[in-house]
Amino acid sequence: MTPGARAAAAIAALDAIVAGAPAEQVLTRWGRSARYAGSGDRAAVRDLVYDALRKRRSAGAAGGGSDGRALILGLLRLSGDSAGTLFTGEGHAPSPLTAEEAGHQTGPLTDAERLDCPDWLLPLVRDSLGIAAEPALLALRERATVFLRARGDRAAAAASLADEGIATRPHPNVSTALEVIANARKIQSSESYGKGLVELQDASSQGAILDLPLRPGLRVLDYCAGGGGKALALAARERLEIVAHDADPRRMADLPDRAARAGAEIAIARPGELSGDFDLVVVDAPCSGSGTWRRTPDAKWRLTPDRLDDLCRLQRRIVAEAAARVRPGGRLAYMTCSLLSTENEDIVPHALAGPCAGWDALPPRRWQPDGAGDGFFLAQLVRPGAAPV
Ligand SMILES: C[S@@+](CC[C@H](N)C(=O)[O-])C[C@H]1O[C@@H](n2cnc3c(N)ncnc32)[C@H](O)[C@@H]1O
Repeated sequence: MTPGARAAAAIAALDAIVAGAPAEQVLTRWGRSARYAGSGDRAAVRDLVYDALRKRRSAGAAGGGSDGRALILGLLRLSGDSAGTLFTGEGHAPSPLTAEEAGHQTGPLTDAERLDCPDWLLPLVRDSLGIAAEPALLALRERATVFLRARGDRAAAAASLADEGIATRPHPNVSTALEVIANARKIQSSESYGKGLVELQDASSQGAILDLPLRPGLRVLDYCAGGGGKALALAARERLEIVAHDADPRRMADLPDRAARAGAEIAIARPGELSGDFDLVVVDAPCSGSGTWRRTPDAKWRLTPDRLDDLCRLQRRIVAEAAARVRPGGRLAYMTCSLLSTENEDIVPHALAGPCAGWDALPPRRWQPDGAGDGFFLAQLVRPGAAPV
């Protein structure tokens, strides 16, 4: 595909996404129908679509509209590229710019436009992060770094990846993490990945798991296990008795295969199948995902105040359910990939006033979205009792 044809494909995809279709679904459907597109074309179209979604407001302002064409035009202008070379109308390229498009001048932007944030959300991000709000929102406008979690010897995993042409460097603060600096797209088909030497996992999530107090033999419940990212990271750290649970068991469908690849033993408990109590209960709660919006930028525009309220209610309910599974002396680790206090710090006093009355709260930890990883949050609540974890 020519660069112009790639831009036209991105415009069509963005039109469908702006009309309400999920980005992944649109791109998958396009990929299936565009048999002429090679892997480089698919990657280029995906990058254009995701770049435009991350900067949907500022690109729209620069392009003079909100449809796919305006977004791609605005994106080119934001990156200082000339639209004339792509909007040629030749072959499958988008039609040449109209006089109105060519003459469009971007007016002054509001803060929310400049930071590519929905208007209603900006005050919440500011209240949550203070002076760190603006750098966080600016970071969410850019592509995310790819991180791997090395199982076992990180240097050996890096050497094995390097043999396959995948260049990495060690994360400076997270001892298990490798930052991928070249050929990230080859990871999932690599032998190193197939053999379970590495897993795709953001560095901040890895950092949160490293913060947990683990020792051999602890009984650990991953209450919101989903695909099992946290359960697998726990298993890689220590010999534990791990039970993975999720309200939607279909989400755990890949976990047995992933565990086998990692040589980990993880028991699966479907809803209603949990029994006994646990030394450590991990709640990786369903959340806005606002700390990871670089990877799922359409989610930023889909979140609504009502949806956020629903999530906060669900988080509080899950904390109550999970707290009931913590043994005396045990610990509840509540985590989200959200930036918002309503989903993070505010959950703690609510828990202490209800299901975790009399428990101790450790100082919570926050990870900002930046070059070192996604936005993440961890709070730990310790239940009084003998033999603390
Ligand atoms: C953030 S995702 C978990 C991601 C996963 N821990 C990982 O690292 O790959 C949140 C999960 O919570 C699950 N969930 C939602 N409501 C729940 C509930 N009431 N009880 C347990 N799990 C729930 C969702 O199905 C979803 O898989």
